[in-house]
Amino acid sequence: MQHYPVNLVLAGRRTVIIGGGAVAARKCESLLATGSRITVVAPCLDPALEKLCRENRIVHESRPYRYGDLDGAFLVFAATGDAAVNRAVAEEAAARGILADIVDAPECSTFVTPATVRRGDLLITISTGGKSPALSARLRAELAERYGGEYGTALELLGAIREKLLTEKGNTAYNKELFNALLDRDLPLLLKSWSPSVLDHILTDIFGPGFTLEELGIRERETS
Ligand SMILES: C[C@@]1(CC(=O)O)c2cc3[nH]c(cc4nc(cc5[nH]c(cc(n2)[C@H]1CCC(=O)O)[C@@](C)(CC(=O)O)[C@@H]5CCC(=O)O)C(CC(=O)O)=C4CCC(=O)O)c(CCC(=O)O)c3CC(=O)O
Ligand SMILES: NC(=O)C1=CN([C@@H]2O[C@H](COP(=O)(O)OP(=O)(O)OC[C@H]3O[C@@H](n4cnc5c(N)ncnc54)[C@H](O)[C@@H]3O)[C@@H](O)[C@H]2O)C=CC1
Repeated sequence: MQHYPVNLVLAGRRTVIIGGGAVAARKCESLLATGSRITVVAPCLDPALEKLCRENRIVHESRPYRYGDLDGAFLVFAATGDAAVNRAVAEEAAARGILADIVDAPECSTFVTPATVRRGDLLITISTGGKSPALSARLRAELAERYGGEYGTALELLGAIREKLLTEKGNTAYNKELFNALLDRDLPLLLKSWSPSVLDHILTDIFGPGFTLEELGIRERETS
């Protein structure tokens, strides 16, 4: 069975994680950046989740799961070590029409979590259709080596140029040629070596005056 990839907008929406072990902690870590309101229901918490709880970044219900815990949830993870509890969570999620990742039972899930590499707003995801999470993790490590922080800066820069062009000119067919001209110069590599005068020369050459790094609000710290 093939999965359909989507990128969910979770800001302000409620995610409920049933279970508070190492797997729950891993899911929680990548959820935090989305601005989702996270509740963890578990009698016991992994140290990483304890810390998040102390920092008030997640809400913890310190007890076993009970029917009704998914009330108001947009997304659910069943991550206890108890298969029967995870199945019960799957049933409640199905009854309420909530997307659910049942971490020990992909066949009962309505989504699965990919491995991810994030560089600012750049998001690279890897999935194996549940066949081999170990392969997903391996590919994630390889891609993380290949695509460093300079890709996040490149995206910041491209986004800033695009916003300025669309606001000021609005001719998208022409813009495509300009963006490709910049990408042909290996923009991420140029940003990695960070020579503002070289970059400004290339940018103004392609896009005209008003497109220097400073005018676009791009600073070096974003490369790391
Ligand atoms: C279906 C899915 C559901 C879901 O969790 O969403 C699922 C299910 C299961 N995982 C199991 C085992 C492992 N999972 C990992 C690691 C990760 N698992 C992740 C996702 C997924 N795991 C979804 C499919 C993703 C895909 O399609 O590839 C990653 C990518 C993302 C994340 O979790 O954030 C994250 C890597 C993060 C990173 O490093 O980048 C490791 C490796 C490790 O721990 O180092 C192992 C041991 C090695 C192995 O088994 O491969 C087991 C057996 C449990 C048991 O034996 O008891 C099940 C249950 C089953 O398969 O039935
Ligand atoms: N999808 C994935 O990526 C992976 C999935 N797994 C599976 O995930 C499950 C959890 O793994 P770990 O986090 O390592 O386990 P763990 O044993 O570290 O944590 C289990 C957590 O569930 C809580 N819990 C137990 N009964 C509960 C209940 N009735 N209600 C609420 N919480 C309850 C415990 O307090 C604990 O916090 C296992 O079933 C394992 O087979 C394991 C590795 C990877």
